[in-house]
Amino acid sequence: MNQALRFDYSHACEFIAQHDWDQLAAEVCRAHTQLHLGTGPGSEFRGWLDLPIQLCQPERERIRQAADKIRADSDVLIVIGIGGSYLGAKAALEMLGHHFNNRLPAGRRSGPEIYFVGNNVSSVYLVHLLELLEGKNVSLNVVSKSGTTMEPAIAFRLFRDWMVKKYGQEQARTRIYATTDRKKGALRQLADREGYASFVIPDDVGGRYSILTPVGLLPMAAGGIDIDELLQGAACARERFASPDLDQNPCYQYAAVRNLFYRQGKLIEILVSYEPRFRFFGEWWKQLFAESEGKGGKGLFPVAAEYSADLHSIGQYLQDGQRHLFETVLSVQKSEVDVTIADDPDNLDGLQYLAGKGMEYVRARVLRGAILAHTDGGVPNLLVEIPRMTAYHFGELIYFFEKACAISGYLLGVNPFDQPGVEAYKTNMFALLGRPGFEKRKAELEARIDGNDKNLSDRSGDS
Ligand SMILES: O=P(O)(O)OC[C@H]1O[C@](O)(CO)[C@@H](O)[C@@H]1O
Repeated sequence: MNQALRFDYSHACEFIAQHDWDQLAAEVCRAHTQLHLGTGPGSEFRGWLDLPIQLCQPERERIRQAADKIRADSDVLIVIGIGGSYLGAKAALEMLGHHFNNRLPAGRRSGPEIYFVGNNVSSVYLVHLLELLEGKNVSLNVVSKSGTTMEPAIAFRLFRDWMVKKYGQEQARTRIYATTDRKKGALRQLADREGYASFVIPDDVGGRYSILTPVGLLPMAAGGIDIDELLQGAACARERFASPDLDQNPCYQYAAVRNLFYRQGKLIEILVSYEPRFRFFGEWWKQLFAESEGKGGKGLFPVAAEYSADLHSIGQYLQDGQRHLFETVLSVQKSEVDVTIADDPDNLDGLQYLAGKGMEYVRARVLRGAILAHTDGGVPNLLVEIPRMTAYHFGELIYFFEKACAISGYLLGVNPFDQPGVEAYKTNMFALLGRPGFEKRKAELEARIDGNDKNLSDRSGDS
């Protein structure tokens, strides 16, 4: 029997009045109904709710077979995608992998090196990756639900070309895997035309909720992660977090408490962890909450921090700066290894009192010390703890945050499944890049840019 994820808001109780909690319990119940009966906004994108139990055996088998082929014939897997089309897989591979090589911990199978591309607009990044591919066997997994997102599409042009030059048209096709919409979009068309092995992102699952589809599962399986175990963790979380009763449902408690803090004027949530392996989990979490809640002039601003490093940089502000934030600590109860602190009778650093103790002892004390100090400083602290860093608990975490995010969005009064704001910069970008059909917008923007340049030079007295 697996121990389970734990949500602890005991350090935040002093910030929570009973009548606010009671009111939230009723609101949570309504949000639960909206989500489960599909009466809330965005209801056509609730497919992620059942993903842990819906991925059928034949589809799992296809993913496993593709992953096995990649592992057998490739030194490198390149995953092309941006936002929800890469962050989940990257988070899993980092959290469950080794810091400094591509092996999974404790003697488990090694896999190909996995690199993510198409998530920035840097030439240097692309060139450095191409340099690294010299002499290596490569497979490509291109992931895009729309098939038209610019960054991954540009990267795919480049790497597809590279593959064809290296392997020839026919062989390259057998090394390219497309994960995209079932019917629509440029990538679906291309995959069908070229005969790439392809995987489907269901219509009712949006990008940031897609980690438990082939979007996340294929790269994870290629990296040697046990996707059955991961889905099992998510499936258990699905059952465990199904109750509409706030007092019975830790996932809803998290959603409720963060909304309560928001109503109290706490506008920033910082997800902190003491494990560098959580770094990309933080990135995944940021997208989930920012795209889901930041709209209509509302929403908590999600940021992620890595302790203890960040205690030595933003720690001062956290303790003593503007009181408009709270922390959610993401922790692992038991690390798979521990390091003993060395004995040094000279004791010049004054740390001899720690000699013989484990690094894990230090981590646990730093964590508790920071929670208490920040709480005393007026920054409420929440704790989300998993027993161990395993695929099972990764799956649990994913489901916990996804469901909390949906409920939280409904509590806030927004549609947690759209992202209209992301389109504004895209429109400008397409116009400035000269995309046909955007000529009028381009002229407007260029006039504004010229005007701004002129204002600046007038201010600085340039002639
Ligand atoms: O999978 P796609 O369609 O390329 O989209 C990638 C990402 O871009 C966004 O649409 C925002 O630009 C995200 O919501 C999404 O995760």
